[in-house]
Amino acid sequence: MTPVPADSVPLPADFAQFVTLEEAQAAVRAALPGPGTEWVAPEEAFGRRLAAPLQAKVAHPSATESALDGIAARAADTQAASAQAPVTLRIVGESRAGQPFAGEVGPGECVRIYTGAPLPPGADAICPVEQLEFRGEGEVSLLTPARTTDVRHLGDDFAPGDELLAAGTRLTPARVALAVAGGHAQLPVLRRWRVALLSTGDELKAPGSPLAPGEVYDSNRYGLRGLLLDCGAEVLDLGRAPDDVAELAARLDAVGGADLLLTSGGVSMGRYDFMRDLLLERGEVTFWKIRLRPGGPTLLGRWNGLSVLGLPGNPVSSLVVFELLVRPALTGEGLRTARLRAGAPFGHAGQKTAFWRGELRGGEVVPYPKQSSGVLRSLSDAQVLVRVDPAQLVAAGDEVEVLWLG
Ligand SMILES: Nc1nc2c(c(=O)[nH]1)N[C@H]1C(S)=C(S)[C@@H](COP(=O)(O)OP(=O)(O)OC[C@H]3O[C@@H](n4cnc5c(N)ncnc54)[C@H](O)[C@@H]3O)O[C@H]1N2
Ligand code: MOO
Repeated sequence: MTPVPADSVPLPADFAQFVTLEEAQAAVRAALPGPGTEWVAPEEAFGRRLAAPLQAKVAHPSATESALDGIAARAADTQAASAQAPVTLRIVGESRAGQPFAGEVGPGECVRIYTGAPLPPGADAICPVEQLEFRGEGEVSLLTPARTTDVRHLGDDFAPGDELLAAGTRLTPARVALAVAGGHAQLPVLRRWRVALLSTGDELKAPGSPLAPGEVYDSNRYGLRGLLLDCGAEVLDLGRAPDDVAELAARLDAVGGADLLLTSGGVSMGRYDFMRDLLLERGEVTFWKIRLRPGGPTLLGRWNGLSVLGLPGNPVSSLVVFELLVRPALTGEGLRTARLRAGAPFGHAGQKTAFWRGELRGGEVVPYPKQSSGVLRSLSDAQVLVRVDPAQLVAAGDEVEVLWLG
């Protein structure tokens, strides 16, 4: 039988307590190993981060071409064209995307042309088909002048050697398309982080199973899993562990090949907060407790060389701490913040930096009515977290910094 531990554990001397949010962010970033590079095909690249800058290998467009379906002509020939006095040109050929016109466009001449087709030598302007009247074989009347602005020039978008994307850029769909347009068939991306996930607590139950009073569904693991996937990480799901020191130690021992272990629960001040005990007594602790609300009891440490971030069990706390510490470390990006006007006062949390759940009302942000860390609906309903620093006073009408929730 596991002995019941004392309420307070003896604290080793060499770790930080009550660190600031910024210190905690830096420590979590430092707890990850160096990133590695791998090459992926464009179809595998969505959501990944570039490991190196990407230069264009080709020009886009690859030729000077038409932006419209119509005719290509010499602008000077068509200046006088109008609906009342159309200008008639002789059609000497056709230019299609992939099948350019071989000859040259002379005075009084034009070629039929389609969007993306190369502009033939001699021509410098386009008149769209809506402004044309075809006169039997070989002749066309223009109801407006042909425009040079409907020509897309060689390399307008980018030229060979231009930097298209910086190292570290997250590959959105538009950026994957840009990389392909720039001539890349393989992209250097950062290796995916492999993050293990473990929920702790005797009271945790699988989704949908019968629930006795005091029991709770293991919702944190599903929220955290989604956040990890959203950050492009690979999830090693370790399920649930009971409140039992020996069992917990065995589960930690068995984690293989992860860059980071995220746990939820068991890090606060209770007798059965065994994640805290294990790391304090038998592992290493970098910090325990952040001057932060929610998420104060968060613990960062190591277990046999494995970095472990112990998130608090309270449902809001675990997900908020992820947003503040884990997302920036995994993505290498700063917090997604903005400034908004407060539509009502926000309190501070003493010496702690508070992140209150906020709802948008007519362009202003107001506090969600229930701010307890157990009210998971606050996080689901809110659009932003409102940062209030220690002793900061926020009155209605003041600007506040907010963090967008995904
Ligand atoms: N005397 C003190 N008590 C507490 C303090 C404190 O400073 N002094 N800090 C409070 C704060 S703040 C938080 S946050 C919690 C964190 O506690 P633990 O990390 O030890 O979490 P548990 O006690 O295991 O659980 C707390 C709460 O969350 C529920 N829970 C746990 N895991 C899950 C899960 N996977 N899915 C859904 N819900 C979960 C659990 O049932 C509890 O209700 O400590 C305060 N106490
Ligand atoms: O920090 Mo606890 O996370 O406030 O409930």
